[in-house]
Amino acid sequence: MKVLKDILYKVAIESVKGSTDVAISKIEFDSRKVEANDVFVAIRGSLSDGHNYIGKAIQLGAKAIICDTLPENTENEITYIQVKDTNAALAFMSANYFEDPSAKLKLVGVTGTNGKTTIASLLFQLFQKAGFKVGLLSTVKIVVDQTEYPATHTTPDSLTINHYLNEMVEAGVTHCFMEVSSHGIHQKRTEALHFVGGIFTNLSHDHLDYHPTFAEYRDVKKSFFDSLPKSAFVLTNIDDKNGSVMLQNTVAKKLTYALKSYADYRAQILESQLSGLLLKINDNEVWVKLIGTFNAYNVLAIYGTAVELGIDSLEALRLLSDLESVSGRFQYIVSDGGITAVVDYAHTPDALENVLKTITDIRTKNEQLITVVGCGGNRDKTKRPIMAKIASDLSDKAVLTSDNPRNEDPEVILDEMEQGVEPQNYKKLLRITDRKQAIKTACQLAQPKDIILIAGKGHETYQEINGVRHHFDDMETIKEILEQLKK
Ligand SMILES: CC(=O)N[C@H]1[C@@H](OP(=O)(O)OP(=O)(O)OC[C@H]2O[C@@H](n3ccc(=O)[nH]c3=O)[C@H](O)[C@@H]2O)O[C@H](CO)[C@@H](O)[C@@H]1O[C@H](C)C(=O)N[C@@H](C)C(=O)N[C@H](CCC(=O)O)C(=O)O
Ligand SMILES: Nc1ncnc2c1ncn2[C@@H]1O[C@H](COP(=O)(O)OP(=O)(O)OP(=O)(O)O)[C@@H](O)[C@H]1O
Ligand SMILES: N[C@H](CCC[C@H](N)C(=O)O)C(=O)O
Ligand SMILES: [Mg+2]
Repeated sequence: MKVLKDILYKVAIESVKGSTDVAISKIEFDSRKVEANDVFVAIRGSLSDGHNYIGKAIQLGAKAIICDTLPENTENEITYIQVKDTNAALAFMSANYFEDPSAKLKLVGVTGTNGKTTIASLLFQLFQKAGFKVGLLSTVKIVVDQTEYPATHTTPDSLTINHYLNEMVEAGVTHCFMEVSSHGIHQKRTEALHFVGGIFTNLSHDHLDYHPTFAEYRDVKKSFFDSLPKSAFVLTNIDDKNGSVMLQNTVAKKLTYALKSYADYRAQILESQLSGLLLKINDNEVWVKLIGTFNAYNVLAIYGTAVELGIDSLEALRLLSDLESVSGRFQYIVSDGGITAVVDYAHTPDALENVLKTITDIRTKNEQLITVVGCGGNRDKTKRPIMAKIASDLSDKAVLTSDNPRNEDPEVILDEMEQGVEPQNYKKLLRITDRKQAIKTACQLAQPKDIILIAGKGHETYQEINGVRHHFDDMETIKEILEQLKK
């Protein structure tokens, strides 16, 4: 049990009705989970409004309500706290409830359109290899030292974040690396956290369904760096045209990384192959098992962060060369018949273009490149034609298929994708709605030495159709089909 007034520390309160000296069992922001003596926080969402469920929460035993507008009829035995912003209130209350766990370890946030999971996961790996107890909050999974939990979001809600950070502190974790998504920043999921560092990867087209303009998307990312304290560092990709924007108003220590510009942490690509990259980082050569120019950026961000957090620079280079690729990020197999199949989480135009260019650079000219790709439903529609154009421009054959249609009609998504294909590329195009069939067709078309790219779903082990998740795993599927076809 906690006392309500203690967990309200730092919450911007506008009015109070009732006593704040009440014992509280736990915090909930979903009325369906409320139990006796809880405090219910009403959040305005995109589908519904938590303020409509205040009565329900009280019925289930809530003793206190946090809202931005008081209900018309209030009850005498309930405490109502009116606040400016219930998302921010939830973030501070969650941190207070768990006794500010983020202040008890070194927390680093990674934001940007692409590369967050890669950088956060590899920093986790590197610090573990360096002998630390480490935590990870990522799209793929949540890890508390050796214990893994499934992830539902890239950046979970603030209650979940603080719950896991507290578990990390209790397990003796000293460093935690987390992805900070634009939705997360906008919904104030990270508002009350103490970061010792923030990393900016890059900014390109995504989530323009949620953010009304690209400028808003950029400014939301920037606000994360604006909120960092003087004691923290910002490590930004200065080759990205928005890299310097992230530094404009921050009081944190400003650091840069780049391949093309002058920067604190710089690298040169000496060799780029399917087995990895040979890099020259600040005058030292290092071989890493990560593929493609975009991963050279990720490696630099990881190296810079490790050094800023006190790892000796030569030791950091040694640890970099030991890193294993992240699940679903440029994961590849070569079949018995010599076909290379790459599974990659490229679900934005920029990521798809990067992966296709990487494959084009490292292949010899004779093989065909066959791409299987779809676009998610209930997500930014404007990226659909662009991704289909990129796939058909940069591949010898492109099979358009379903990603996670969620609650949309997959045929409509495919129609929208097809709009982007240039007429001269129609002959390269196939459209097969069923993802397994699409992968099978790509395998049937492939000859020995050809390369098949299956893009968009990476590590995901499900496909969401009509709101229902069915088991689906791109890597498992391609392995099974290549084996069946004996290719
Ligand atoms: C658009 C969006 O971000 N939605 C998130 C949001 O849901 P919502 O605003 O739609 O919630 P709602 O259903 O309208 O309900 C509003 C409030 O009423 C409450 N409620 C609702 C019903 C009820 O009976 N009782 C009740 O109390 C809900 O608990 C909620 O607090 O708040 C929910 C609780 O935190 C999230 O689970 C949900 O994420 C949905 C599932 C989602 O898909 N989010 C994606 C877009 C997302 O956040 N993605 C980013 C990153 C993407 C990237 O990395 O590229 C992420 O960080 O994962
Ligand atoms: N630094 C980078 N620049 C551009 N593209 C990248 C970069 N790193 C990875 N990618 C591409 O983007 C895909 C997604 O990478 P990753 O999962 O690391 O990004 P993310 O930012 O975590 O994405 P999400 O928004 O889904 O959480 C990869 O599979 C790869 O194709
Ligand atoms: N974090 C991203 C992941 C997209 C992955 C793709 N497979 C899809 O389902 O659209 C999102 O929620 O928009
Ligand atoms: Mg991610």
